[in-house]
Amino acid sequence: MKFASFDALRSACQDLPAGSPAAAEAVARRQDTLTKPQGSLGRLETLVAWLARWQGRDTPDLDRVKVLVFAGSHGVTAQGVSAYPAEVTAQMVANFAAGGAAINQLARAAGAELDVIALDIERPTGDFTLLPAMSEEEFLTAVGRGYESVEAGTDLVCLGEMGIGNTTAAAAIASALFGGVDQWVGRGTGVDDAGLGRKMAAIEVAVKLHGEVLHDPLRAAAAVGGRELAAILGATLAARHKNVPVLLDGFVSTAAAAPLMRLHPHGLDHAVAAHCSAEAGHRGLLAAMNLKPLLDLGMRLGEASGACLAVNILRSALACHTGMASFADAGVSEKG
Ligand SMILES: Cc1cc2ncn([C@H]3O[C@H](COP(=O)(O)O)[C@@H](O)[C@H]3O)c2cc1C
Ligand SMILES: O=C(O)c1cccnc1
Repeated sequence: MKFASFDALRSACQDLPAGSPAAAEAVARRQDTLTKPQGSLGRLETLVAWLARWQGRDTPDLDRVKVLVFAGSHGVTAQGVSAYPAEVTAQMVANFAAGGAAINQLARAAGAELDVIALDIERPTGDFTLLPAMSEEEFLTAVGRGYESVEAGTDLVCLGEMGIGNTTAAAAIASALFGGVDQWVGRGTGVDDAGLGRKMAAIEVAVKLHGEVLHDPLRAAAAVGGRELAAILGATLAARHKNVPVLLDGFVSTAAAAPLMRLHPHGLDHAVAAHCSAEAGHRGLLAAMNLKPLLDLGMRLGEASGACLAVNILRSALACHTGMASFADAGVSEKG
């Protein structure tokens, strides 16, 4: 899959199916017949209706859950914006393959299959304090890789990333799409105050340098984003086109998917924010995007870790929906 131009990708982002509201209604109707006070399972009830809507069927399931972790390398690491060296990206990709990372354990615990997609990691993006991170061509290639990583027939996809320096890229995208600088900048892997200052300075320079394109969400994502963020955008778009609901992970994944919401007011209706990361900008970004996170556990890892944890909540919600008896079947008296 390859989009021919920014314009072709923009058209695809603005031409989005609406899922099946009828399937969501069928789920809501069944919820009201089950042996519990109406609405008492709170968001578990609306989550099952959400799954039904975006899977496009009255009886959603979670037999095929995929975790996609996209990896990319960032030229902006030259500005001293991460607490860890850039080579950790490739080392962690090897660790994912060997089964030694947090996401390997969390995916197994969630009954999900993990795919790691490394995007040209031996070739960092441009340092966006000096030049665009990616050309149109490079950006569209990464978006396309993300798009083709989502298979139709998947019941749910968790999207995450690995890329030293990418909290700076994510903050730069948030700045381009929502304005401001400082409120998007956090400590990422644990930079000290001087590192935090370098991150802010890098974004201020980038916002000036690329100012002319930042009004366009896609050009902004190419100029100051990263390949793994572009792939998350492509995967989020593909999921919408292929009837696959999405769990977004932390600050980086949320910023990566944000252009889709900027291009279509309902662009992320098929996505749920799995958690609120401890990365400083995430709470504000979720609020700006009107997303309500499921979990808030002080996690700040990335890798789809928060998204993967939330799969277990969805499984529990679905188990109640499919397994519970109705008032009529169980002989339980209804509300008087
Ligand atoms: C060992 C290790 C494993 C990770 N797994 C995810 N990240 C996370 O940290 C990075 C972003 O933070 P920053 O912008 O400060 O570099 C990304 O790679 C992200 O996925 C990791 C970071 C490290 C060091
Ligand atoms: O919330 C995130 O996505 C995040 C936070 C810290 C480091 N890497 C990713």
